[in-house]
Amino acid sequence: MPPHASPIANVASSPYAPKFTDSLSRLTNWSIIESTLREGEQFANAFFDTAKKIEIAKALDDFGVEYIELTSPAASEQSRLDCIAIANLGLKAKILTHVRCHMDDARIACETGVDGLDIVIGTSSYLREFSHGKDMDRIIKDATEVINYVKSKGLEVRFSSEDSFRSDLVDLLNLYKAVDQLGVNRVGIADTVGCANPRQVYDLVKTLRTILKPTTDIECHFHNDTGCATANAYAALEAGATHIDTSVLGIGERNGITPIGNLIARMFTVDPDYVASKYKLTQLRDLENLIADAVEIQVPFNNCITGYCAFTHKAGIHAKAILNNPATYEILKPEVFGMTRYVSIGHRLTGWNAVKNRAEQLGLVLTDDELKAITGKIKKLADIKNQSMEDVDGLLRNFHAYKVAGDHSAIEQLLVVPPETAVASN
Ligand SMILES: CC(=O)SCCNC(=O)CCNC(=O)[C@H](O)C(C)(C)COP(=O)(O)OP(=O)(O)OC[C@H]1O[C@@H](n2cnc3c(N)ncnc32)[C@H](O)[C@@H]1OP(=O)(O)O
Ligand SMILES: O=C(O)CCC(=O)C(=O)O
Ligand SMILES: [Mg+2]
Repeated sequence: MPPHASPIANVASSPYAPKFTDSLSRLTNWSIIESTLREGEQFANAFFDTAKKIEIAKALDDFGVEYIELTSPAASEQSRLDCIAIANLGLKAKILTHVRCHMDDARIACETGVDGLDIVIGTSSYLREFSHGKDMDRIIKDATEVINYVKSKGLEVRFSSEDSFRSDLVDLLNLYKAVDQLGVNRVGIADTVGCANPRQVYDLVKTLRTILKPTTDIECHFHNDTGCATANAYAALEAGATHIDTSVLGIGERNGITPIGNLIARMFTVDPDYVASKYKLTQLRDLENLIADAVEIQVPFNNCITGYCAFTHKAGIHAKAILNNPATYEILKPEVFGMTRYVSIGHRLTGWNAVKNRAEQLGLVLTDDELKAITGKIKKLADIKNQSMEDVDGLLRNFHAYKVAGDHSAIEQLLVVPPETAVASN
């Protein structure tokens, strides 16, 4: 529980957030490609042994993700064996592995038992010049060979351009048209360096949608270098994308990609029933803790949904309204995610309504004027330092006891601010 915070009992249950507009109803046809075991393995701290990978894969599957993407089996012998092990777990989620657009990698990957391959190659001039050195004609030639091979093995195939947002649009569209003709299941666009903004994402996905067969899905992968990974995922879905790459807590290369929890939070506001029907939302916190422990990081204090303060309310104006109806200052319902709401009271931004609620929780009958006087005392004390809930409770209990005893001078004393406090607050 956050310090200076207390659970609120008996707060009226808030309704789900409303669907904002019917025009967004198309946002109920999307899937997660969960890449903690691929992109996430590229996070600086990550090392997952086989047992941990299996534990993570099972947890993701149980949570309900539609796809689990694994590191290329070409990366190392153990990566290959792990791919085979996870592909053979019999999970509900489809298992994919992520490989270069290269026949050597495709051959190894097709023998692992995965359901499909995510093939990628860089298309920006940066990557064409400084990474693989291939021009667009050569990329199309290699892509054709690899895609045909994977399809001949009866596997699902996705083809993606790395660094799509710094690639030439005409080049990109030619490439996507070519791979679409080959019958890929999905094409992918990737904001590999996190440079894209939501409007650019919307425009590119919309454009792509016009040149692809209606049956070809669009997957998107967004890095978070400039803080847009979740907003970009949302814009992509609005524009007609069907699959979003995520990782738990967003772990990945540099500062990572769209966190699964952020995507869930964002999409829950659009259609809570749809999101709740797909994913076991109360397991999100355990999933994040599993990954945080595995890579030795903390869940960020301001994480969507599970952050330390995600459902803590502090300012008096907020506290009063929250007590009347949590929907006033909450777009997400904590209980849906197995989380708890808190109202923080012992600080100088507090208000008498919050104090009154705390007194009621403690079963103390006090008049409004009495509660306002106690609130004044809390504020004076909290001008020096925040008060713990025990401090607040002590004040309320003592006041109440003196009142019951009819000891008015003790009440007066109680409300007096000690001289050293008064001096210090000047
Ligand atoms: C943006 C992304 O996150 S993409 C996914 C990144 N994932 C990975 O890199 C998986 C882990 N990688 C690895 O284990 C290794 O890099 C391997 C096994 C893939 C390749 O290792 P190496 O053969 O030692 O090559 P190295 O890593 O030094 O360089 C990459 C090679 O792939 C080539 N290459 C890079 N991207 C691609 C691509 N998308 N398709 C085909 N070839 C590519 C490069 O030209 C270079 O080839 P070279 O050996 O002729 O120089
Ligand atoms: O395969 C993809 O679409 C994305 C690859 C990747 O991790 C990236 O470009 O950042
Ligand atoms: Mg990436």
